[in-house]
Amino acid sequence: MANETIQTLTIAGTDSGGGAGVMADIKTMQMRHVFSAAVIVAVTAQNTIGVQDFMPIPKKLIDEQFASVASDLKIRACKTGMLADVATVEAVVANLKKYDLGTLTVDPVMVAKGGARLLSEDAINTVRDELLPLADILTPNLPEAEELTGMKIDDKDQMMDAAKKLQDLGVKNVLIKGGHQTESKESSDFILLENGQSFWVSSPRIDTVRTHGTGDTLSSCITAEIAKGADVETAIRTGKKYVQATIANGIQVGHGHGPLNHWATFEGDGE
Ligand SMILES: Nc1ncnc2c1ncn2[C@@H]1O[C@H](COP(=O)(O)OP(=O)(O)OP(=O)(O)O)[C@@H](O)[C@H]1O
Ligand SMILES: Cc1ncc(COP(=O)(O)O)c(N)n1
Repeated sequence: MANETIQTLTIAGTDSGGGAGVMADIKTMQMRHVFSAAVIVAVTAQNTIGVQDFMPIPKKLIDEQFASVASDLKIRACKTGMLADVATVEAVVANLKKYDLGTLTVDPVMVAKGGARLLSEDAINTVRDELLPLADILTPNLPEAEELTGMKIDDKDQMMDAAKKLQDLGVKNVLIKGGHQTESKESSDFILLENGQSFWVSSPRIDTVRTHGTGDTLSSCITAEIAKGADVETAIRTGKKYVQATIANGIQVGHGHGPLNHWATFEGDGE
């Protein structure tokens, strides 16, 4: 039999506008040449201007999606994105414990770029206490890292302190994204690995509002690279280069925070 195709899974919400959530995840996985399945946990009515409405999927149907995927596919790595509310986080946690879905990257999505809440406030504790201890890699942006640690994060030293605090909550590898530091000329993310090593990945900040789905794209690319056998550091470095390429080679879609160019390639991308 030919070698089995590398399979990944995204566990997240949909974006009817096509730019973020499961849509960004699957486009990224496809570009990185892995197969992606999807467990949908919420449906949003959304476009580049904002989130008009959303509805979480009932627990029974979440459980059934996990069962369908786990009973047939061999998932090497998975990621979580938008998780909506306490009941949804709890359902996802129970399924992650029940099935072997490989290396887990948690993107703790809380608020969309347009300001809409995608995780209820009371679910932040559930994410911190129940989901984080399962995560191999956690990829919060600055406001998410602040919520999870209770710290104010205004500079690079505080980003490093927050990463340590997140590791103390049970996460193995932490990547704090600096995309929200809009006053800086560089977009710099801090990484603290399981073995205690740490490093920064930086790229020139691109002056654009077309950054809808950057976090989803980064975490999906990391998930794809891990599934292909990359170590965490290499997967993160590849993810950063891919996101940069998707922002730099912009496409013109919608009237607000436009989506990324998932077709973008970058030097040495190995595909
Ligand atoms: N304007 C920009 N120019 C270059 N890189 C950027 C820019 N904005 C974000 N990034 C990079 O994109 C990645 C995602 O960071 P960001 O902080 O935007 O995540 P996020 O807020 O979770 O994204 P989203 O919620 O849109 O999915 C990081 O690697 C960050 O450095
Ligand atoms: C379903 C879903 N998942 C994630 C995001 C975050 O992306 P952004 O912060 O760019 O709006 C989103 N808007 N919608």
